[in-house]
Amino acid sequence: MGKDRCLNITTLQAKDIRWPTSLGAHGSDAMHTDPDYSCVYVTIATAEGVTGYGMTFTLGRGTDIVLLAVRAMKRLVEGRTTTSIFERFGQFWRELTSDSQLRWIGPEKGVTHLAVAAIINALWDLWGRIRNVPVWQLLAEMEPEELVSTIDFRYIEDVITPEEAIALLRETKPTRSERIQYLLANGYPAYTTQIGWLGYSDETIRALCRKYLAAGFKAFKMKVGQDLQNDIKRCKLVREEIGWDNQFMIDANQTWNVQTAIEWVISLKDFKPLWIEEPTSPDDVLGQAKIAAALREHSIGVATGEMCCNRVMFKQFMQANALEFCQIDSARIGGVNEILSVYLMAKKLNVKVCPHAGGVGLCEMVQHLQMWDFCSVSCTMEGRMVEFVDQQHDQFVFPAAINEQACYVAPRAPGYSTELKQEAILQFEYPHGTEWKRMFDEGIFTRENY
Ligand SMILES: C[C@H](O)[C@@H](O)[C@@H](O)[C@H](O)C(=O)O
Ligand SMILES: [Mg+2]
Repeated sequence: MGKDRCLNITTLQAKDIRWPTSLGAHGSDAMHTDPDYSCVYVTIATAEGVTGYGMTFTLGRGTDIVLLAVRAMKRLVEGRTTTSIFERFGQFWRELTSDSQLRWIGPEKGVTHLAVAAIINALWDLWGRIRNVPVWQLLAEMEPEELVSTIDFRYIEDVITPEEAIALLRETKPTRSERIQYLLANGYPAYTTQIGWLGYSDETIRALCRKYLAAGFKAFKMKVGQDLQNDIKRCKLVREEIGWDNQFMIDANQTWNVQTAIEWVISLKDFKPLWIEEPTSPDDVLGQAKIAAALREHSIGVATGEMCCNRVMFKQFMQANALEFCQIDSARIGGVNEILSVYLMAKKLNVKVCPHAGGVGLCEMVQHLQMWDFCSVSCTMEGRMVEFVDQQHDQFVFPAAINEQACYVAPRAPGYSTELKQEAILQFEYPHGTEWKRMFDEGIFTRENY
């Protein structure tokens, strides 16, 4: 490497930012019935004045706890130089996830791993800003050796070694610039979940289907899993609106037992869903393999990953044929570095990656990763798409953008698209932001009950 400026990291600041999305049932599903879309927002400042922004997605009260975890990790970042991190990024990632006292409450899962993701995402934003390129391009232009050096291969070398990863990236390199041009001209296909939150009325669902059809969307996802008769009614309604040429997916957010999942989804098979997402516990590899096997004859795939806790679990899901669609989430597992390893395993094991997005900043971040995948790893968009949800984009300085063909437009601004507008922080920082003060004063929320 050697070409980057070396900056001195002075402070890592973390904030709790929440939007009151539960008021409109936006984001609601079978398990998360009143989600307030929130994030822990991390700012990494340097003495030289360049700042990195990152986040992890949370829901309301959960944010308090992740915030504590981020603060417990500050000491591992403050006082470091950027060169000492980026030149051995895989090793730094291991240090961050291996703190010998903090790892006891993980390891590499749950709250501590969400905190790692927030910090790591801010570091990638900083790196992109130092090199003056968007993160997808930073990744796509890296030499294979440098990219692979950001990954901790512990626990996954039985599926892919660093040497294999380098070879794989070398193979795709000669044709990479053609794909970069294609991406810049066309963007990357998106699907929408905005039509189908569980708390939405039938009229709202119809109206939203029309809105997103008119916006060029060809794939639509709806929440299911609370009441079968209601699901049948809503699936019918969505198919009436979107027709049969467009794609339709359903998402149960972990609500069922294995056998119930099989029976319930078979009851919905005539609506021809492309996939059933999170039919059961996000940890149940063999249970999900059983569901996937039972649904294969109906051409319904199983999708999972938004709550998959680390690369080891992803490895097992893929090895066990327990998913057809791998849904990496940019604010979960340990941020970019670990997600890169999942993409490489998916390539090797021939699994399609269709990222989860939608929560605060998730669309902004994950577009970069999927674009890198197109340029450097799978090298195809075939059968792949990135989730898009129309929420909180206006809160970002460089929001994710969708073109007239319902494709994500490749970001041009340096960094990871993670910087929030100052105004957003002033309004929605919890509990002192101006909007929260207003909502408490008006009795819309009560502090005691939050
Ligand atoms: C609570 C959230 O909105 C989830 O329902 C959401 O992430 C969902 O699972 C999705 O796939 O978009
Ligand atoms: Mg989901």
